[in-house]
Amino acid sequence: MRICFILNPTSGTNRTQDVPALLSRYATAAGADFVVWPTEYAGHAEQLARQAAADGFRVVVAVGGDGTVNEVARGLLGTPAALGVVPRGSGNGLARHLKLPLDIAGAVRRACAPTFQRIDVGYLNGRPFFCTAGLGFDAHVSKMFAKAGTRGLSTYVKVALREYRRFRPVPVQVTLQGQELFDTHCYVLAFANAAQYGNNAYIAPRADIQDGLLDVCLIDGLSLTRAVRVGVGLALGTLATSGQAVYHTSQHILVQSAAPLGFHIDGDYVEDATAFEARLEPLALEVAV
Ligand SMILES: Nc1ncnc2c1ncn2[C@@H]1O[C@H](COP(=O)(O)OP(=O)(O)OP(=O)(O)O)[C@@H](O)[C@H]1O
Repeated sequence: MRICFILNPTSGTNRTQDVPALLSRYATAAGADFVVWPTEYAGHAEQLARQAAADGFRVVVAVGGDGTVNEVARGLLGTPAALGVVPRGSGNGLARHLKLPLDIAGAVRRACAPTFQRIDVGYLNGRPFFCTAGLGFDAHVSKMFAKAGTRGLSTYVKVALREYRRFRPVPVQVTLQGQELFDTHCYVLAFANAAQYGNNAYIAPRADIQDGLLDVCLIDGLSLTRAVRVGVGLALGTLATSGQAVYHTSQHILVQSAAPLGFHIDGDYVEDATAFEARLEPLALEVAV
């Protein structure tokens, strides 16, 4: 079995590690037939992944955070190669959901001797996501986080607290499965394929990545008390039973908003829009876990 590691050299906070050397050491020890391809620019991982699949690599491993995982997975859609993950980001939502080892040695060993499964793939406004996507405050924070200059959890928390004082909910009309229509306000509207954003922040604790459905989580406003309760719910995995968020499951969701709202794909801000379509393709990606 041939394995291609696609490495984002800019991901992760530990810059002192020689990641290519570590990948080589652990993959050689596991007896793997492998190559390591570093990315040269944002978006490159998708191209490299497609190339690797065309070259016949059975497993193509994203070495990076959820942004790199999204790019590699996107490149593998419709190919016979399976996605592996060596998590190097700060959130690592998909790796955590799939219960992959979070350390390089363990993750490389797993990638070299995996079992294979298929997972669902979500799309928001035509863009594939594997973990979560959404509109509102979380997307707005991703946008501001990208501009922050530094990364990591502490910057994220700082940005989220600052933007909490500024962000206001927007009126939206939501249609589920072409029929159930309701008017509400969007503070956060999350579409969850996996249960968490990353960092064990469980936005949709009951989400099943193989059930053919997106879990839709709606938070229509966020007073200070409610923000604290939502924060606790995210951390403890109890948001779904806390009464602070409303949940639905659906394969197809349309949203019309009264004003432009930002949306994110796997934690990366994309753009603002007023019309949204979220849908799910069941079991559209093979993963090596
Ligand atoms: N060689 C490169 N140079 C610059 N940017 C890159 C390169 N390779 C990939 N990228 C971009 O870096 C972005 C961030 O990568 P990724 O999410 O993997 O790491 P991270 O930001 O450290 O992780 P996390 O999002 O979990 O904090 C990706 O969206 C990707 O497009």
